[in-house]
Amino acid sequence: MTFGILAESTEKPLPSDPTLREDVKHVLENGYVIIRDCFSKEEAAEAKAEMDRLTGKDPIHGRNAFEGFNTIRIYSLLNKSRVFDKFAILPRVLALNDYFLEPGYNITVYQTIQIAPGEVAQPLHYDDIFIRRPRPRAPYGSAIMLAFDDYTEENGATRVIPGSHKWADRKGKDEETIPCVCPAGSVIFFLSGLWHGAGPNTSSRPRYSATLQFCSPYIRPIENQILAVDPRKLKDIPKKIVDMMGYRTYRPFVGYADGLSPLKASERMVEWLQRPVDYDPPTFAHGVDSKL
Ligand SMILES: O=C(O)CCC(=O)C(=O)O
Ligand SMILES: [Fe+2]
Repeated sequence: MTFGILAESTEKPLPSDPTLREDVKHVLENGYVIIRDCFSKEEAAEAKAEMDRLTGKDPIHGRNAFEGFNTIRIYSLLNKSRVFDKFAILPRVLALNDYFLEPGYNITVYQTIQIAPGEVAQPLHYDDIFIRRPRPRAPYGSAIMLAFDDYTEENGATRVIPGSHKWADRKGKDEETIPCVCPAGSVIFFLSGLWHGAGPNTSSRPRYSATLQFCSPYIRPIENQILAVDPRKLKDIPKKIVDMMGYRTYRPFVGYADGLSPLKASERMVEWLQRPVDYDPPTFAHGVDSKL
């Protein structure tokens, strides 16, 4: 293989599982892969109904071209509903992450995206554009788009520029994109260096979807999941997701707080907030035999 850009992955042999192997090969070559039948039509319908419930009667639309003036985004999804948990631990997606990302990767964004008829194309971008390191480079993250509706060219299916994850400084142009047309229940997986954007919605119905993005464990997440989600809800969230919210340390000890694991520190924070401020806290919160 000759994808020097994936410095960490190039040395890796292709996975032996035939399905994963094909997914990986497609991503290495194109920067993305469309995976059909990741979840059922019933689960997609349930997600749409939950989006409607959360949106309510007075939705707030995007504030800029990136968010989309005709688009409704529900941020901090993990704090607002348990319906979307199942989409955060899809085995084929996690298998791709395990191949492409550093072990201990975290969730950096999880939000729904509902694009209304009349919305224009989102400005093209790549998701780790804020990392000012030369391209091409190993991916600092990955993203999935969850198609809760059939994705069509007319309703604003996510558009990608195949192979653009290998580019250096070139900027993606709209005419270079192709739409990721796929049925509801599909996932589009792509590397954080791939040029992409939501398409314009020229249809008469909204496009229901969500995006879930992951980042290497040493990157500051775009949405701070630890502040975004009420820590008293952690017991209701699958452990794998809690871990990916940043509640475990990255080897050897990145992310600790006062010598405590982030999870222990968050339990302490909940207790703190129920008591008067302690201006003389214990010097050694972690004690002698605690582990990180
Ligand atoms: O909605 C889409 O199809 C793409 C959204 C996206 O790329 C983003 O918000 O970063
Ligand atoms: Fe994006």
